[in-house]
Amino acid sequence: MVTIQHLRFGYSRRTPLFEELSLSLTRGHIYGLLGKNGAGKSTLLKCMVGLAFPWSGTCTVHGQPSAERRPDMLADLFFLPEEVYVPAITFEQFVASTAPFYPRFDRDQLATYLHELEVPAQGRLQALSYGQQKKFMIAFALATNTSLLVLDEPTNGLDIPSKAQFRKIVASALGEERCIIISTHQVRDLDALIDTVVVVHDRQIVLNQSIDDLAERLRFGTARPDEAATPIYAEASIRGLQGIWPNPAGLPSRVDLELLFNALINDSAALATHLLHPSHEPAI
Ligand SMILES: Nc1ncnc2c1ncn2[C@@H]1O[C@H](COP(=O)(O)OP(=O)(O)OP(=O)(O)O)[C@@H](O)[C@H]1O
Repeated sequence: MVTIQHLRFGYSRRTPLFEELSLSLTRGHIYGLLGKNGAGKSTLLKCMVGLAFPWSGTCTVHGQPSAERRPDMLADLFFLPEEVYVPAITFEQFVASTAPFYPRFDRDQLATYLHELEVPAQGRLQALSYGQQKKFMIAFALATNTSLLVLDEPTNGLDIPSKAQFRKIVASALGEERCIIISTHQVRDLDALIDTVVVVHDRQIVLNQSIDDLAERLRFGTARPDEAATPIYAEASIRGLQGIWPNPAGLPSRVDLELLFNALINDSAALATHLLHPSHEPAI
């Protein structure tokens, strides 16, 4: 679906943001794109959808270079930027003018999502609060049914019940034909929603791994009383030492995205080495 190979890009020639960055995203998945502030999450999404052009390397959607912005590619992707903008028109006018660009747009779905997110489906869009405008655009994005859906920090500005509702409707909107990528620096917002974690750090993708795989290869939590292994990563907390440990028995463990992210940011090599070469293969 999305293939990025050897991407080099930056806003200034002297400071590239990405160097030889490669990434492949496929249908049927919800990816969580994580990274520190300024790591380049929004920029990477812009490269994917054809709003930023690689210095070198390639970035394709369905095999077409994103930078060419061909109409058939644009009709099959929806990009929701972090800062949403709604024009000074009504709900009906927006749907009438924008939906025709998306052949699989479903008006009934839009009504359902708006109802679930408690956003009025009438009136002037600019009369909505910022959080409501954002929820309106999320509902519209999902209702386009494009095979690629790119959401940049969609939960920023949403209240706590709306974040839970967001997770519910995004999970329900995923089908085998669809690829959804969601960026955030608030890792807990994506908990229990994403099935694959992608981390951008230091001009590279340092992780692109399924949650199931991580849960099988690693154990997250406190040290066991009989723990003999050295943690791959650990940090002190009020509940004691929290860490990431080898999981030689392959027993299912709940992935702690925050610990995982901190481990990668502090020493991505240690975790990558363990994931590539676990000291023991999981039991079958
Ligand atoms: N239009 C621009 N012109 C120049 N520099 C930019 C532009 N957009 C982003 N940058 C710079 O590129 C870097 C990456 O920005 P980007 O917004 O992609 O990061 P991010 O990971 O999404 O950050 P955040 O989590 O804070 O939203 C930052 O240093 C930022 O200042």
